[in-house]
Amino acid sequence: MNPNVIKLHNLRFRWPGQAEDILHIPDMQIHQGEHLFIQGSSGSGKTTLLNIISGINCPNAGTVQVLDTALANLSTIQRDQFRVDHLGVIFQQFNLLPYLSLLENVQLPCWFSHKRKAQAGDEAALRLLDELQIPKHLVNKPVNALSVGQQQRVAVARALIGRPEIIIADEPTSALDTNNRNRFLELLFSEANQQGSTLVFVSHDPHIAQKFSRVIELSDINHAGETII
Ligand SMILES: Nc1ncnc2c1ncn2[C@@H]1O[C@H](COP(=O)(O)OP(=O)(O)OP(=O)(O)O)[C@@H](O)[C@H]1O
Repeated sequence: MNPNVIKLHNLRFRWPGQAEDILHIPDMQIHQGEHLFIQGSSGSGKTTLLNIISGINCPNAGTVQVLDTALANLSTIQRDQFRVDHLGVIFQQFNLLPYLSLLENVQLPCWFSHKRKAQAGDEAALRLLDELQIPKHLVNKPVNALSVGQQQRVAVARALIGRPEIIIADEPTSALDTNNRNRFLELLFSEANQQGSTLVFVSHDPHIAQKFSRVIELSDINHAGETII
């Protein structure tokens, strides 16, 4: 297997109507099993980069290869299926569905991915919620009855279910105090390690960078806006 699960080459991205690229990344590789922390100031393009790796946004130029698949070769529907099959995503605002229960929110990827469903088995959602210390009496309740910390743990369980090869996390700790933030990270690391998943985590909080095996400052690899003399 290729040790690089994510490879970007000559990537350029510009929002429609903008005069300048927001991202120009000549080369970037992320290894299998790595816990990568990407830091950068607010508005520097971290979420945009994650959305490109996830196939939500397409670059204007360059290649994005995820698990040996060139995303440009996939149609929009194929990219959506590829994402749910191989990537667990924890969004900045969690994106939990309020009309579904905790359990259903965690099971959601399995409804759309046979691969995740087969790898999860029947008890995975309950096991993950239990490991994340969500009380059993809550699992059939709607998610809007949860605290922010509990919602984050449900979002982690949803990202981990069915052992996706890659976990993408966009500022998932921004609303947590230090203790809860540390607990959340330990849990994310131990689950990712158990599953052998690669973790790509973005944040502008430098305090958590030291907990990761590799740290990238986005401005060090992003040449957008640089003038060539
Ligand atoms: N849908 C969009 N349309 C146009 N411009 C956008 C869109 N989304 C983001 N941008 C712009 O792209 C730039 C990068 O935004 P992005 O959300 O990727 O930054 P970020 O580093 O994740 O910021 P933060 O840390 O505040 O979440 C910003 O200037 C933002 O205004």
